[in-house]
Amino acid sequence: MLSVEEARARILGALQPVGAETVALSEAWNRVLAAPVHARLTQPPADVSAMDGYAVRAADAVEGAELRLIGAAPAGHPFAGAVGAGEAVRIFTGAVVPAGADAILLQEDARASGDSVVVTETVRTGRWIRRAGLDFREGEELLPAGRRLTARDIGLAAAGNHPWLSVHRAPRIGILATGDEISLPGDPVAPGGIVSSNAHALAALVRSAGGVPLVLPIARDDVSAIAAAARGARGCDLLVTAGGASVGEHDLVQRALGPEGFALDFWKIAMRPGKPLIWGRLGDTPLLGLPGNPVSSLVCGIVFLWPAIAALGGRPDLAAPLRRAKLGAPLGENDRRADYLRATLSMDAEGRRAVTPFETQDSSMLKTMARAEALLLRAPHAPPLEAGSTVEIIILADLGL
Ligand SMILES: Nc1nc2c(c(=O)[nH]1)N[C@H]1C(S)=C(S)[C@@H](COP(=O)(O)OP(=O)(O)OC[C@H]3O[C@@H](n4cnc5c(N)ncnc54)[C@H](O)[C@@H]3O)O[C@H]1N2
Ligand code: MOO
Repeated sequence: MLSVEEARARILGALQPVGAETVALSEAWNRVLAAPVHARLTQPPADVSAMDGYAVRAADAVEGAELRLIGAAPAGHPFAGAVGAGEAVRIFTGAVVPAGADAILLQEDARASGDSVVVTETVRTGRWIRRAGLDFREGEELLPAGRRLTARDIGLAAAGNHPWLSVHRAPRIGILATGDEISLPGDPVAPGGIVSSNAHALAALVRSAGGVPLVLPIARDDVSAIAAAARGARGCDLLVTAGGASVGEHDLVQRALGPEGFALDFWKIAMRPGKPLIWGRLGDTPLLGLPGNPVSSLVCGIVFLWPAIAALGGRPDLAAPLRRAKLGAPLGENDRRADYLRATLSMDAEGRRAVTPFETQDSSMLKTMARAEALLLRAPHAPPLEAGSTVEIIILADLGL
């Protein structure tokens, strides 16, 4: 059985980012930049005032001095002349500082009447002037390729004079649930049947990773039904199957897809939940076969599918960040499979993050998955741990899950 790390490296190593498309700024939020964004202008383009007041020569603007008002410079309407000795120009926030001026006298620090401005507070050279290029300069890289665009980034790209951005197309992820026993939520449930939760949960996970889920109709436990469904999904950037991954004679994914040209890379990893994970290629389409147990499919979704979608979407090397927490309850020795335990988070008496696993970790139990705030990671053969030990966790909210 492969280790989690090796399995993830093999998956990510086989994926190339999807192509780019150009979108308007209004459509760019949360998309991933396919090319860096460079400033198309210098911001501010010239020295500008940071306040409403008077553009002056600091040497003249000492307390008690009277200056002569020679004009005005509202934002967007630069003053054409220059400020000479003993002169002032009315100026507003964002307006270009006129030639000759080297400071702004705040209007609260002046008494104005007609064309006379009396200084009531001495001004320092350079005061309240934003220098040209204070924010950025033309040609400077504002945002790197591979960045998922935040609201702040979109503001910066707009300020850099970009109406359009080149972003990666959202990866299309086909999701194929298999099984005779599963029915869609709301449909009648056959005796011994179970409602399909995997495809729905995985579709939401795909969205949280920036992909577009294409949920295929449920395929019966029948070689030709699975093969037909998979054929229909070849246009996807990645096909995910859920169920039919294990060793039972009804676990048909590999058997159904072999004749369709499926080339297996690996099957089975040293992980709990999620041992019977399948990875390979169906023609040109990478295929990730997740186990059918609902928690197994979601945990493998978090550990493998999430970073795979990120990589397809132009963000390689983006697995869930590992964080640390104090163990809220003792743990026994682990066996040879890496364990991902559903757990809750709290603060201990010293204000440190504490993590406590649920007592029962059966991989069919979705309620504990929904209530979990973290996955507690245990390496293969990890020794027993006392409460209070430091452990590594994945915080599910970090992934928007
Ligand atoms: N003899 C062995 N049996 C099993 C092994 C093994 O190594 N030897 N592995 C176990 C492990 S671990 C897992 S995980 C499961 C995975 O099996 P499959 O991927 O083949 O999944 P199924 O058998 O199709 O289903 C398992 C379970 O999950 C339910 N299921 C399936 N699809 C859905 C769905 N879309 N929504 C909700 N629930 C679903 C299904 O009804 C089963 O209860 O195999 C173990 N067995
Ligand atoms: O890996 Mo299975 O996921 O232990 O239930």
